[in-house]
Amino acid sequence: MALNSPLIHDPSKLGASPTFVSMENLSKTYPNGTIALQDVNLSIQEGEFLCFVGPSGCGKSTIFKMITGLAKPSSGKLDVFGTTPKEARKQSDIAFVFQDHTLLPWSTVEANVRLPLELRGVDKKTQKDEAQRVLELVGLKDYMKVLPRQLSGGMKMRVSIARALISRPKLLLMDEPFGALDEITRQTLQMELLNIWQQDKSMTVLFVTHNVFESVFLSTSVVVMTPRPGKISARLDIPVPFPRDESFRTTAQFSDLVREVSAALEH
Ligand SMILES: Nc1ncnc2c1ncn2[C@@H]1O[C@H](COP(=O)(O)OP(=O)(O)OP(=O)(O)O)[C@@H](O)[C@H]1O
Repeated sequence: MALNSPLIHDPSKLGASPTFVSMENLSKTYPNGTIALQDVNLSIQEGEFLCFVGPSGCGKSTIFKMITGLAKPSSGKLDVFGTTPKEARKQSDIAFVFQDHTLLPWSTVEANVRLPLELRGVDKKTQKDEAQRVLELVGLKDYMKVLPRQLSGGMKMRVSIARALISRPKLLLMDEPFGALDEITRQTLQMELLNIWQQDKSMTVLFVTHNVFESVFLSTSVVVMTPRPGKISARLDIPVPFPRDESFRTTAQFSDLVREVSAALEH
């Protein structure tokens, strides 16, 4: 993993990027009458690392489901890469990472990671080369032939991230990926994820978390949501240039930003 990545993500330059995902007055009511989201307006640009924070049930996962076309908006407009979510999904440019790593227990690390390419009929040599590339990125190239049960929780999550990255997604959706990990592993993986993202100029990341510290450490902006029905109550820029490293966590600016996001959550 390259730790000294070049400065490629400068929040002040994001304004010049094209809109990647756009939500206009987006609402979602489930068939049982639950209003999960109401009038959400959000414009996401290429190269952003956006964190969503909010209380449980505020509709964060529903936003992800709609972006991927797994749930339909009840009203409003949602564009993904300038087209409908369904069309965008066909382009295979969206990848996911969930809290539950969802690895196949009987398959090796390499086979798990290759799976998205195998399903798309990509030739075996490319599958192998790409698996090597992404497992190197997450620091697991020596574990290719190992089964998931032989790995720690943090390593399983790294495999899950590698599997998402193998398709070279334009958009990476992460739904509380580190929520089940202990604090030390969690912070290590935050740094590793940031290092990977800092190397790839083209990837946009949307990351759901309940952890305010995590949201400030990782993101270009934090989107704060209200309790159900979910609305966006604030979007706070994190004006700290990249690459960031561990020392960011101990700065006064970090504490100030954490306070700011926490205050926005309380309103
Ligand atoms: N298929 C469904 N049918 C009915 N209600 C649903 C459905 N999926 C989600 N909901 C409800 O919609 C609301 C928003 O759910 P969602 O999972 O998007 O929230 P969330 O912010 O991701 O929650 P958490 O932080 O707990 O994961 C919740 O009240 C949930 O119970």
